[in-house]
Amino acid sequence: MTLNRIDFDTRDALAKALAEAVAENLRDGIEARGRAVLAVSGGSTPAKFFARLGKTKTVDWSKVTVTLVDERWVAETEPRSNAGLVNEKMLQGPAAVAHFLPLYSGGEAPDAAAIARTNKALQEVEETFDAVVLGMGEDGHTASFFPGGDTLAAALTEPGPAIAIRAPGAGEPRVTLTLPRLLDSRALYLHIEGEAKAETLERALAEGALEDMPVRAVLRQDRLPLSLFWAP
Ligand SMILES: O=C1O[C@H](COP(=O)(O)O)[C@@H](O)[C@H](O)[C@H]1O
Repeated sequence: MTLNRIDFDTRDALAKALAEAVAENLRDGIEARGRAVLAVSGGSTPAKFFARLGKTKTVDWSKVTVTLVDERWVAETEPRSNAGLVNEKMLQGPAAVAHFLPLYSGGEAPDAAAIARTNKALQEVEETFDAVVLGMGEDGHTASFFPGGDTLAAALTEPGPAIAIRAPGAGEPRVTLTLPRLLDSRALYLHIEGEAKAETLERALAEGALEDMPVRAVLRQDRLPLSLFWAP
C-alpha cells in the first residue's frame, strides 16, 4: 500500500489542508462527471475540517452528495449522531445546498429491514466516490470496523454497500459502509490527531492480526493510495 503521511504543526493547519485537498477532489469530480460524492467519518475529530470544507466557495455544492462512512444507530437529533455533526459543522453556508444521504434509516435497531432501506437509499450513489475520509479510534477501529465486531469479517469483504455491526467498544449498534465499498474511491484519506492515535497507528502498522486492529485492513490494502493527515 502506498502511504503518504503529512504531519502538521496544528489541528487548524491540518483542517485547512485537508479541506483544500477534498475540495479539489470534489471540483475534479464535478468537472469530469457533473457531480461529486464524498463519504466522511463522524466522531469528534472531523469538526474543524468539516467547518473549513463547508465554507469553501470554490465548490459548486449543489452538485455534491455527502454521505457517511459509518453511523451510530441514533436519530440525527441525538448528540452522538454522525449525521448531526455533518449537518451542524459542514452543511452550513456555501455547503448548505449539498445533498446529504444519511445511513440511519429509522427504527430501534439496524435490523435486516433497516439495512435494506439504507442500501436502497445508497443506490443513489453507486458510482466511485470522489473522496473518502476515514478516522480512527484509539482501539484501532476505522469506520465502524471494531475489534470484536459481530459482522467484522463480512464488513471487510462483502460488497455491501452497508452492513450492521455491533461490538463491545462501539456503544450503540452501528451501520457501516463495507471496506470494498469504501475503497471504491478516487481518493482516500485517514485523518487522525493526537499522540495517542499516533501510537495506535504505529502499532497498527506493525505486524499483527487484522481483527485486533481493523484499521490494518485499510493500511494493508493495495487498491488505492492512502493519504494520512496527522496533527498533535
Ligand atoms: O465512532 C466513531 O469513531 C471514529 C473515531 O472517532 P473520534 O471521535 O476518535 O474522532 C470515527 O472515525 C467514526 O466515524 C465514528 O463513528
